[in-house]
Amino acid sequence: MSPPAAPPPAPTFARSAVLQPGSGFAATFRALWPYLWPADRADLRRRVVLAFLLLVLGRVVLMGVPFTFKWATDALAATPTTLGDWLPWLVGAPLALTVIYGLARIGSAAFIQARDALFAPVFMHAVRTLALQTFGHLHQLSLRFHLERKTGGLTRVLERGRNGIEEMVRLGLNQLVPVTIELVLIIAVLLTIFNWLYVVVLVVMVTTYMAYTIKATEWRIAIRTQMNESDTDANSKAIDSLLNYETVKYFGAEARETARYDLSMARYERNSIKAYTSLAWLNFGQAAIFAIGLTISMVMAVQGFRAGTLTVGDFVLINAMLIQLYQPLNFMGTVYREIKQATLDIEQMFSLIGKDPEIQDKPGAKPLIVPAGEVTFEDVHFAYIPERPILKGISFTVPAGKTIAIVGPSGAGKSTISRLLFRFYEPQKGRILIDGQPIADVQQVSLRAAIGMVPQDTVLFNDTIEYNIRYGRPEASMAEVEEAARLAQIDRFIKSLPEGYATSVGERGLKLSGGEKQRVAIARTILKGPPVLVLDEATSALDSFTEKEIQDALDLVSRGRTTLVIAHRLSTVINADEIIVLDKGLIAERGSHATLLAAEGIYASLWNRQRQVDEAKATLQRASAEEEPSVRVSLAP
Ligand SMILES: Nc1ncnc2c1ncn2[C@@H]1O[C@H](COP(=O)(O)OP(=O)(O)OP(=O)(O)O)[C@@H](O)[C@H]1O
Repeated sequence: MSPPAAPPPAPTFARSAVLQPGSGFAATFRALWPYLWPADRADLRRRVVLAFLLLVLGRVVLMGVPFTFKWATDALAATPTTLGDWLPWLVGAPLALTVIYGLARIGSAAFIQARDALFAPVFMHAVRTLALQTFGHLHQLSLRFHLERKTGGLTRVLERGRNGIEEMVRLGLNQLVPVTIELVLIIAVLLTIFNWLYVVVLVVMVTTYMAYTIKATEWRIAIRTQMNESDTDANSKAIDSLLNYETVKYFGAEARETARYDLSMARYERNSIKAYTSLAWLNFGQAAIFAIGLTISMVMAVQGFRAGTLTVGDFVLINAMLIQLYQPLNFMGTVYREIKQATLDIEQMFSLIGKDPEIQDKPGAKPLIVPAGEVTFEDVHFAYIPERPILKGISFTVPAGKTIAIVGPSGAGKSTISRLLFRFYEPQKGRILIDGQPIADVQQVSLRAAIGMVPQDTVLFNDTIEYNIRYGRPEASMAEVEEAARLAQIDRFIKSLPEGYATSVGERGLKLSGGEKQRVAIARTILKGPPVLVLDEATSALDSFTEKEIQDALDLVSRGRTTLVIAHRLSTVINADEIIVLDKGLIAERGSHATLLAAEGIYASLWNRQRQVDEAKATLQRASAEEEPSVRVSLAP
């Protein structure tokens, strides 16, 4: 039997800076930067430069707006004295300047849109690369990690991280960088046309404005969190109450329910009022700080006009310039809050990427070579948590092509043996070998390519039956897929479906029965064709007819393969070459079915108990089969 080729290794990416939650905006942005400025994509880097140039140009053009306003005002203020001056005054400067004013607005809008369009491929590339890197890394992390984290939580980290990048880039590009450029330009204008005192006023105003905004926003974040919590609480109380509609009626508790809901609503009301009041304070404080700065600057401009150093237009210019700055400044509270959230979300994503996989290939690990398929456990000790040992020195060998069954009471560690063989966990002591090669020394992909698994609970991909069978060997032909289905005794069932192999199995395969799912799992393992096979309680929770069918399919697939059967139903292990009885972390008994029965130990008592259960079940089935016709007779007219 030729072992299947190992699938290509999962793509690996250069690990970015390890970022822990709480690293802050600057560290997060530094970690993100290589994705926005990718070393291997000159085209994207060119886009970054161009987008930045457009950003600056857009801001310079926008500066034309207050300037044309100033020039037009100056032109209008210079009242013509002679008749000859009237015509150019009317159609000339003010009119032309007003048109330029409009054009400057259009031009700046065009620059903004062109910049966004240019930059979209850059940040979407960053989003995709990071999402792919995180997703790929999630598959590298250990089973222990995945069992400890909820899958929903992980996909949320992925989704929020992706949105966080988009949000950070969008806010940076649309708000933070433009405001900074605008500030620099305004300072340059103030120094050229006005004087340094205006710069001092501006800097003090903006600094106070930002400090106030950050402080007030921090305060508001806490208030909003309380508001959202009380909103969720009120909602869940309402849902719970309506779901219990009948119970409420049984106990005449309508008034009590309303009072309970009102308690939550009162909290929501209090918190919402606080949220609105705090927003009013934020807006008022921002407006007041800005108005004070603006008024001081304009008073200074009036003084300048009186002193003859400034024109009426300059008075208009300073007002228009600052008002133009007010718009983006007004958003700073939201920008601060959202950038803070985006930073947290991106940090979470990076911290996932930064997690080291518990199980890693050793440097220079070679692929596993399986000429025969002998599996050996050598004094294996294992504990999921140190204080609770599960395996306390297990040794056995499954000779190539033979079948060994592992039985024992629930929780004895049977499934743990298969997880160790797959190297989902590392034993604390001892070794596991396949054809003499310690599995800890070989490449994980080659190890897993050599082992087939029919698990206890088969979960299928939400796709077609064909997709799920083909998962065993994606490049298999349709004829091979059908042959595997035939060997797994599921082909007749598939053909009876209106859509045949194209039938969708539903989420987790829920549209199929337990037995059908298990046979799909057998078919895909047959297609994979591994030299070593693990059947983990593959026949539990099935009726006896389905069990027989599946057992036949399993016998077929395990023929000639080294097989480890982890079973509860002892009837399925009678024919195993050796049966190992696990108890309290040790091998308590071993031998053939007949020897173990004769020994009258744990196996014999398990066997007798199972027989009693089976007999009781059979009696029940017989009884219900006999009762049925009499019921039908008595109901007949
Ligand atoms: N990820 C885990 N973390 C901590 N303990 C675990 C973990 N997985 C299993 N265990 C514990 O290890 C012991 C052995 O589990 P295992 O699944 O190997 O038992 P089993 O013999 O296959 O049982 P069953 O027949 O009921 O499936 C159990 O007590 C179980 O609670």
